[in-house]
Order: sequence, then structure tokens, then C-alpha cells
Amino acid sequence: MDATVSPELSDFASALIHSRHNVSPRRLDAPGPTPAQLQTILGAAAAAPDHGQLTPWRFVIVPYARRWLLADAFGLALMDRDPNATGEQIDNAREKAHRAPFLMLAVARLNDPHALADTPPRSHEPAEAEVGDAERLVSLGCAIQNILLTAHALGLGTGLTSGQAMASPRLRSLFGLGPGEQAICCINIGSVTRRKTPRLRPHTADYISSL
Ligand SMILES: Cc1cc2nc3c(=O)[nH]c(=O)nc-3n(C[C@H](O)[C@H](O)[C@H](O)COP(=O)(O)O)c2cc1C
Repeated sequence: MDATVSPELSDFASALIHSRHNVSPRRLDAPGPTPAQLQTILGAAAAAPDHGQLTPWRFVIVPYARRWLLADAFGLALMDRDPNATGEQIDNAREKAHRAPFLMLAVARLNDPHALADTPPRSHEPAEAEVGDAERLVSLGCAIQNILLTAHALGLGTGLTSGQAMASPRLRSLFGLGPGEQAICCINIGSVTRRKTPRLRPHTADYISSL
């Protein structure tokens, strides 16, 4: 057996994975992660599987003092797609930017269809274009899960939020998203004020078959 593998590690991994639950940002309050905890949490993303070592994702922290920028983007994104949105609906959209003490945007770095033809292949690694968007998104998902599990291990609650604003030009412009970049979701982290009944997870028989 590999020296790094132990029954304790397996029990710990299982307990950690199965005790994490999504927490609505409405239930995430101060204190958020300390600077030291944040370094640990953010560093966990780097351990995600990454075909070709492209780091096909990045994260943009939105400090509390700058949440109003995100609130503006959420509000304007709603007004763009629904010119009849009420003041209350716009306020609700804006308010989502102010919830958890820590918030950052997860950005996928997907293939830019216009640039692919110009990318020269590298001899020792798959050409950038060989790592398709599905693989890049899987890598981001793993990075996000590493972040969620590490925050959970530190006693913090985490919640993911997305919605139609992710694709809005307002959000793209605020975060300076380049061609091929896609905003996927916000990662919210804080102290859990109130837990909901955790959702039931599927059984292995629901998603495993044999060839
Ligand atoms: C990319 C992504 C975006 C999500 N966006 C939202 C969201 O906008 N609102 C929400 O309530 N949950 C969102 N979730 C969280 C899921 O709803 C949650 O993970 C799911 O209910 C399963 O719960 P669990 O994580 O506690 O097992 C998102 C999850 C993912 C992977």
C-alpha cells in the first residue's frame, strides 16, 4: 500500500466529502475566512486535475468594499433582459452581491474559437486546442470542489450561486472577461448561521452501470 494511504485518510476523506452541503449565501455570515485560511482554501484549487497543465480557470475575489460594482452589474443585467422588471426585483438582484462575507467569481478559460487556428502545437504537451471545453470545465469543477471541501474542513460554510447574470455583458465587462472566458458561478464562503435539511444524495446504483 502507498505510504500516504491509510484507513484514517480514507475515513477522513469520506467524512469530509459526505458532510459538505451547499449553504445559501443568505445563511452565510461573518466571520469569513481569515487571511491564512483563505490562502489554504485558494491553494487547494491548484491540486485540481489539469490536462496539459493549462490552468483552464481563474477566480476573481470581490472584496466587500467593491460589492456595489457587482450589485450594479446584477441590477443592470436584469434590466437588460427584462425592461419591465420592478424596482423590487432589481433590488433583489442587487442584494445578492452583498450576502456572504467572502465571494469570488469562478471563470472558465475555454477555447477561443477565433484563436485556435493560430495556436502552434507544443511537442511535449497536448496543444491547447486538444484540451476541449468539456475537459476544461471538469478541471474547474474539481478546483471548485477542492475549494469547497477545504473551506468545509476549516469549519466554514460554502454555497455556489449562478443565474442568468453570469452570461451578461455587464458582468463580462466588470470582470474583464476575454474571448473564450466564461463566468460559471460565484463561490460564497462564511460562517453558517442556520442549516437547512441536507438534500438526499443519489445512490451509486442510480449513476453506476457496467459495460
Ligand atoms: C455551477 C453551479 C451553480 C450553482 N448555482 C446555484 C444557484 O444559483 N442557486 C442555488 O441555490 N444553488 C446553486 N448551486 C448549488 C446546488 O444547488 C447544490 O450543490 C445542490 O443543490 C446540491 O446540494 P449539495 O451541494 O448540498 O449536495 C450551484 C451548483 C453548481 C455546481
